[in-house]
Amino acid sequence: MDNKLLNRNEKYIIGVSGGPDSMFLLDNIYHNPELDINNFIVCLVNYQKRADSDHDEQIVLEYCKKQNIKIYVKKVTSADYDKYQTISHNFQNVARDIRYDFFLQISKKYHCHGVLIAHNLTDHIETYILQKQRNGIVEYYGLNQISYYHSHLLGSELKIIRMMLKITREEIIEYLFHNQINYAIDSTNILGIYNRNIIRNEIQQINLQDMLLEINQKNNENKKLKLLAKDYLIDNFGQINVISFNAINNVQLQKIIIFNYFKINKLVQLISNKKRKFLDEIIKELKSTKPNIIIKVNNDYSLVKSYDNVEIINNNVLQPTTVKVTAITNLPIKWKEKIILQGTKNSYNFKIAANQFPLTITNDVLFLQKVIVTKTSLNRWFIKNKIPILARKSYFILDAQNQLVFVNNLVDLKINKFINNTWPEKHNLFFFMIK
Ligand SMILES: Nc1ncnc2c1ncn2[C@@H]1O[C@H](COP(=O)(O)OP(=O)(O)OP(=O)(O)O)[C@@H](O)[C@H]1O
Repeated sequence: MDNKLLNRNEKYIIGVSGGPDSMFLLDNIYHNPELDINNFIVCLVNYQKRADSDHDEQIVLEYCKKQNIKIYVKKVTSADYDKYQTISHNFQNVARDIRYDFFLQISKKYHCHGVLIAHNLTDHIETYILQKQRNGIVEYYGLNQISYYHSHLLGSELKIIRMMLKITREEIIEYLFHNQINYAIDSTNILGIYNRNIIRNEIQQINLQDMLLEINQKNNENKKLKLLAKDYLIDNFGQINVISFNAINNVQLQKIIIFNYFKINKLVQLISNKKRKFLDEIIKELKSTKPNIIIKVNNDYSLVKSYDNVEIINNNVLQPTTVKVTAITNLPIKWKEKIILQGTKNSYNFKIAANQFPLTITNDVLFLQKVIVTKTSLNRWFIKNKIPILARKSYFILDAQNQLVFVNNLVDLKINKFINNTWPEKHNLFFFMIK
C-alpha cells in the first residue's frame, strides 16, 4: 500500500463496504505500525437494497468492535433516495453521491484530511480498458491516486485517496484467506456480468507492466493535450472558431476542446452521457463545407455552427416566433415602435387599414423562403450576405392580409414579389429587424 499518501498526524475516513477490497484496506491500516488507528474513522453506507446488506454491515461492525475502531453507519432511507434522485436518475450516481456526501459530513465533523477508498490495481486496469472501449474524453486514464469529489448538495469538496492501486484482486483475496479475515461477497457491480467477464479475460491476457506503461503514456499525452485545449479556448475567448479549429490536425485535441467548451458553458453533462461517436459527429460537421449547421444535443440544447462561429443555443431560441395581431394596440411595444418608426421616418408609405387585421408577424424560415428579394429568395439573400443563423431570427415579416409590403431601411433590400406569384407586384410586404 502507498503509505506515503498519508500524513501520520492527519485524520482520515476509511470507506468500508465489507467487501474484500475495503476489508483488506481496513486491516492493513489497522496493522500498520507507522499509523495510529485512532486517526481513522470507518464509514459504511448500508443502501438497504440487497437482502445481504445488513449482513455486510454486521461484518464491518464486528471487525471494528473487536479492534476498537470508531465507525459510523448510514442507513439509506427512501427519503434519501428521493432527495438525491432530483439531481440524477442514474442509480450508480445517486448511490455514489449519497456515499460521498456521508463521508464528507463525517470528514467535516472530525476535521479529516480525506477518505481512503479501496480501489485496487484490477479496478485501475478495468477502468482503463472500459475507457479505451468508450474512446471518449477522460479526466484521467485508469484511476488516480488522488482525486476530488465535489458535492452539489453540500457545496464542498472531499479528497479521495487510493493507496491500493498497485495491489491486484488476487493478492487481496490471498491475504484475506491467509489472515482469516471475514468479508462480504460483493453481489453488486457497476459492470454487467457479461461486460466484466470480457474485461477479466482481457486482463488475464495482458502483460500488466506493458499496460501500466501504456496508461502512463496516455496520461502524459492527455495532460499535454488538456493544456493545449485550455490555451486554445483562452486564445479564442472561450469560443470555438471554425477556421482555427479545423486547422488543428490532432483529432483527440479537437475532442478535448469541444469537451472543455461544453464544460466552460457548464453543460459538460450533456456530452458526458452521449455515445462516444457524438464528438466525432460534431467534428465532422464543423469540418463540413456547409456554412450553417444545427446539431441537436438534446431536447433543450443545440450546437449551432454558423460560418466561423460555434454556439450552444437553447432550442427555444431556434424556434420561430409567429404572432397574430388583431389590432395595432395589441402589438408588442417594441414592435409597435418599429412599425410607427418605419412609417414615419421612411419614404415607404405605411398604413394599416382596419380591414387588414389580423396581421401576422413572423420570423419563420419557411415563410421567409417564399419572399423574393432582388430576384433571389430571402433565404438565399441571407446566405449571400452571410447572415448568421441566429441573426436571421431577428428578421421579421409582417403579412397584413396580403396587402402590405414595407422594406426595412436597416437593410438595403428591394422586395419584389412572392415566389408563388399569388401576390401582385405592387403588394406590400413589411420587412424589419428587431434588435
Ligand atoms: N457502501 C459502502 N460503504 C462504504 N464504503 C464503500 C461502500 N461502497 C463502496 N465503498 C468504498 O468505495 C470503494 C469503491 O467501491 P466500488 O468499487 O463499489 O465503487 P465504484 O463502483 O468503483 O465507483 P465509485 O467509487 O466511483 O463510486 C470501495 O472499495 C470502498 O472503499
